[in-house]
Amino acid sequence: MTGTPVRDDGVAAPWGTAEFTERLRAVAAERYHDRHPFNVRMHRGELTRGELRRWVANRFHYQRHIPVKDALILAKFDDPALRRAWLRRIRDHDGTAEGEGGIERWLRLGEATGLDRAALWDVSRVLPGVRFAVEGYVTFCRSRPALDAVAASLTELSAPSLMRTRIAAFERYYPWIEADGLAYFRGRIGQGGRDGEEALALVLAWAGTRAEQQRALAALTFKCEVLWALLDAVDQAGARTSERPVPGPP
Ligand SMILES: O=C(O)c1cc(C(=O)O)c2c(n1)C(=O)C(=O)c1cc(C(=O)O)[nH]c1-2
Repeated sequence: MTGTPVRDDGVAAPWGTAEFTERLRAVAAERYHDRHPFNVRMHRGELTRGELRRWVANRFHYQRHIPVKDALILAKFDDPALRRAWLRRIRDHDGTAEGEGGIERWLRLGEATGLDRAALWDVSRVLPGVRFAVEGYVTFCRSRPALDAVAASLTELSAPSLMRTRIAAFERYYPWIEADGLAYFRGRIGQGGRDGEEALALVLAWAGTRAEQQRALAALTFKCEVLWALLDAVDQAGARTSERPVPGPP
């Protein structure tokens, strides 16, 4: 990457598109939660059934809030074409009818691990650290300008590769989870890749100054921290004696 050219007025000039893209992709790759110890253990086949169930149950809290934060982002857009495009994300999660969509598929994943739907919808079972992380993300998207909120979604640039690793790990190490339960992850390979590239094009178009580019990088860093903090909470819950176990068969 090149140095920092400074204009006559002392303000740093914006990075060119290639360099800014490279910086965004570097944050999305280097700070992504695929490197979190809990994910590393998941991918090595080292999680117990109880740990996997805990992850599925707590991650549902994130899943159910994704369309909420996307609705908050959509409300910032002036342009009908942009709203139409973003609306697709909400449909991906909520479906267009009962029994469809990503949330439904995650509930089926829960069932495949032995968790019933009522347990997943019960917020009182969600770990406090997970609630704080998810609330942090939703509040960020509600209160920040569209550029920041869309930039925060750029973690999805790294999601398809993680989905492939996860599917392979589940098939190999956790065969007690029915293959149908993995439908959510299979669907996200295409959706995540498309959403990530779409968001990247918007961020590149909107971040016209160095300060805006830096805000986008900070938003993406924040989102990586949200995902990391969520997994910290899930990972450390097992070490706490006060943990309420996620109910389900042994
Ligand atoms: O399982 C994962 O590791 C993972 C990560 C991410 C992500 O990178 O933010 C998302 C998802 N899954 C996901 O399923 C999803 O729908 C999603 C939406 C968003 C977003 O910020 O708009 N990220 C993610």
